[in-house]
Amino acid sequence: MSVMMGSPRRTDEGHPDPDAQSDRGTCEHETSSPRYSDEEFDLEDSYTLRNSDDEYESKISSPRSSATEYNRTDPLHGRMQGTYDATNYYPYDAAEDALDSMTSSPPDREESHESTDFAPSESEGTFEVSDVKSRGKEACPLGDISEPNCKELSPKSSDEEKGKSIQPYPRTTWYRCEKKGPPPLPFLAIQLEFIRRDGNDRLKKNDYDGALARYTACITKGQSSLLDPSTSPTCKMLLKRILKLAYSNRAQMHLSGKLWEEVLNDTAKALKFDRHHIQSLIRRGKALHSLQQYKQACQAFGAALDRNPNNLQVAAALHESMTSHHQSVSGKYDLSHFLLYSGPPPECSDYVGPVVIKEVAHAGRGLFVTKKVEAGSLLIVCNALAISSISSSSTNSDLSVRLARLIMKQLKASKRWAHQMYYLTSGKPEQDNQEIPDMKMFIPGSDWCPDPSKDVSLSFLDIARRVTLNTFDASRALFDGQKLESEGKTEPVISSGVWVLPSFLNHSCVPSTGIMFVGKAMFIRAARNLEPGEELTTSYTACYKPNRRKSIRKWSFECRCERCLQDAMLEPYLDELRRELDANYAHFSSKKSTKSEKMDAVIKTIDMIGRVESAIESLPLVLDAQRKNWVRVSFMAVYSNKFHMARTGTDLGQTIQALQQLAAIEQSIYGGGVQYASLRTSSQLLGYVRRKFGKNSEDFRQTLEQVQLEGFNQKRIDQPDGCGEGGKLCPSEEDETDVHICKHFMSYKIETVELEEKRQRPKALVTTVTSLNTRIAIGTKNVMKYLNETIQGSEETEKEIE
Ligand SMILES: C[S@@+](CC[C@H](N)C(=O)[O-])C[C@H]1O[C@@H](n2cnc3c(N)ncnc32)[C@H](O)[C@@H]1O
Repeated sequence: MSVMMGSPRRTDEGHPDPDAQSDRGTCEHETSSPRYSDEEFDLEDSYTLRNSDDEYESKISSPRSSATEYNRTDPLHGRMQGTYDATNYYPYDAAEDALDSMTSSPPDREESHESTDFAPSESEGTFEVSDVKSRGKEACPLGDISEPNCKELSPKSSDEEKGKSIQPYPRTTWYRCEKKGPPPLPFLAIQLEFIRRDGNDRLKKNDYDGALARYTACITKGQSSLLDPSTSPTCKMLLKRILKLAYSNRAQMHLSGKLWEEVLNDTAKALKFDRHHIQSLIRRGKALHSLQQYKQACQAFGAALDRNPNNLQVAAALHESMTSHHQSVSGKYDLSHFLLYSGPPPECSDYVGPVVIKEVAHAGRGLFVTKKVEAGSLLIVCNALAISSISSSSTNSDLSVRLARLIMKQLKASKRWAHQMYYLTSGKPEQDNQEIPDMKMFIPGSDWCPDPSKDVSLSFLDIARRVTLNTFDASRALFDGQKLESEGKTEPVISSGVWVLPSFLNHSCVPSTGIMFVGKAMFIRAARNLEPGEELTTSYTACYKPNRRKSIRKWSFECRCERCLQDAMLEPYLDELRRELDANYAHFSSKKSTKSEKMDAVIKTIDMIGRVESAIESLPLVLDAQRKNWVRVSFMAVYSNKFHMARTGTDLGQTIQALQQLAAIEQSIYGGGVQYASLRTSSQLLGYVRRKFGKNSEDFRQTLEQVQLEGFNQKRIDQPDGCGEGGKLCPSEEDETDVHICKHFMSYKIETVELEEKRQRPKALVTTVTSLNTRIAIGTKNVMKYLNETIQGSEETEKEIE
């Protein structure tokens, strides 16, 4: 068991480990990031001068398209004189196109002479800035556009004529043109457009601070000028367009920094100027998706898709948000590819089932079920707020600090996360308010609103304290490639993460929930049938450890679960055995490599199991089967050793027996939780037999029948009315995607049944698997559906498996 931090961290089954520390925070593996990279469908090349926003707009907006068309054929001048309203003394389309035609570096003189359409007319004032090139951009202090430094620049701009101070920027020869043409672009608009584009350039070079300063300068000046009655109508029109793009560009910048709420603020403003602005809609959709507001994300992507129905990436994003929305309301996840073929973990949205947070006597607050649930029912899916990995040679406090840092950053992105973190306990009762948080806060897309009167700001220390007490071991949440990816190292790592809602689970040595990970998403299921109002618990430490009660004390509480109470009574009778096992724990739990060590392990294992079994029989209390297994669980290491011995030996019967025994013991603790592992093993077995002997072989048919038969019998026992016709199971419609297999509980043992080793004996393996199935009380509900999917895998899938 890994010991990671100075304070408790949940280990193994995702339970808090008192030796270590758990964390759920922002991290190397940041959570809630969009499922698509910005590059994937960054339709607007924000960095090009004539960006696709503009191009797109010109395509979709018919009035504008026709106006542009018209401009080409009819001299702007004539149009102006003939048809334009006197108040709009400069044609908006033409002005916009003039802005579009700007380039970031000053065009050379000849080019500027070619811009006849937009040449300023003498009557409106020319724009002579021939000297600006020599001054260079750097000389211009951005953000200070009121600097009265422009006298040498363009004395004839209309704004300046009104006595306004104008920043000497841009320094270019844009509109130097002797030909007669339309009136000049308002100088202010040129300035701000230039600043905006400079922001884009900076963003392109990853100079975020510089980009932010430019966008903000552009927005601030633009907004104030919009309100200024002296700003001309043409200028206002142009400013609106510039502001739309500046807000949208700044949103893109915040998107890169994962500041989701900032993205929402900026896109909302951009959309006020143009509610169809496609890039703002997409950026908004991404942020909403990351904030798990899937329904609203669908609306944003849908609106973007309406504008550009051919954009497959937006269509994919919309589909993804729709899937997430469905997951978050139904709790149905299709994990088949991940579980069957060990593919990368799919993104899973949060889901909150029939669960509430309530006060618990002597334990602060805890989670409870609100209705009757069957073992295996999905109760919660929660994505990590943050996960961090660190080399195992580092200290636990290093990991804590890293997590706290990541969380600190994450909290800036969402008020919801900030509130969630606020409600976690810091382990300091005098500092904790122990309020019961509103469950809506954890439900994706709920109408939860932050309470403005509540100050939920947390200092770094506050966060670090919470991290210390509320982290889970995250090693199972990551797949290998992710480990230490930030550092490019492959050495052993320790990983911790913070999952907020699951942090309200209190400890029990006979937990009522089972946890599995699908990537960063933690799935919490009922480990047994639960009645309404029953508390949901998890085990903070590996509950197979002989010294688990000592471990729990590190969390500053005494566990009073039924198993602990039984152990306390049996202590005098089992104490010696337990101490012995405690001393030899490493010996029993590690695989011995040398022959003599192996032999030693065999002798000790056989001896120890004999003593445990006779102690159980001679106890002064009569224990039922489950309670006997609770005793055995404390000695799991020796039973597990027996299984490994049997497996390395040749007698398959022994292996099966040992495996069955393990399953039974473990089931006493985790109930229905083990079903998923057996299901996975069944699937693997069938896959193996299919590949080895062929889909139409007798071996495969028999294997399948045997597995099906066991599943069928089990179903009949559990749910007499649940069988389909003709002796086959018919999973109900709603179970269709409810295909879950635990990679967790039994998996680390059962999955060690290496199919390759048993190449010649698939039927014997079937016996192993089906025996397990019969011993596992519940959980065949989806087996047949799942196996059928496995069997009917396409040719491509089969190749993939090979
Ligand atoms: C991760 S928190 C669990 C949620 C916590 N009860 C709350 O109100 O936020 C862990 C803390 O809960 C309390 N706790 C958990 N399980 C307990 C148990 N079985 N008995 C007493 N206290 C428990 C301990 O104070 C422990 O430090």
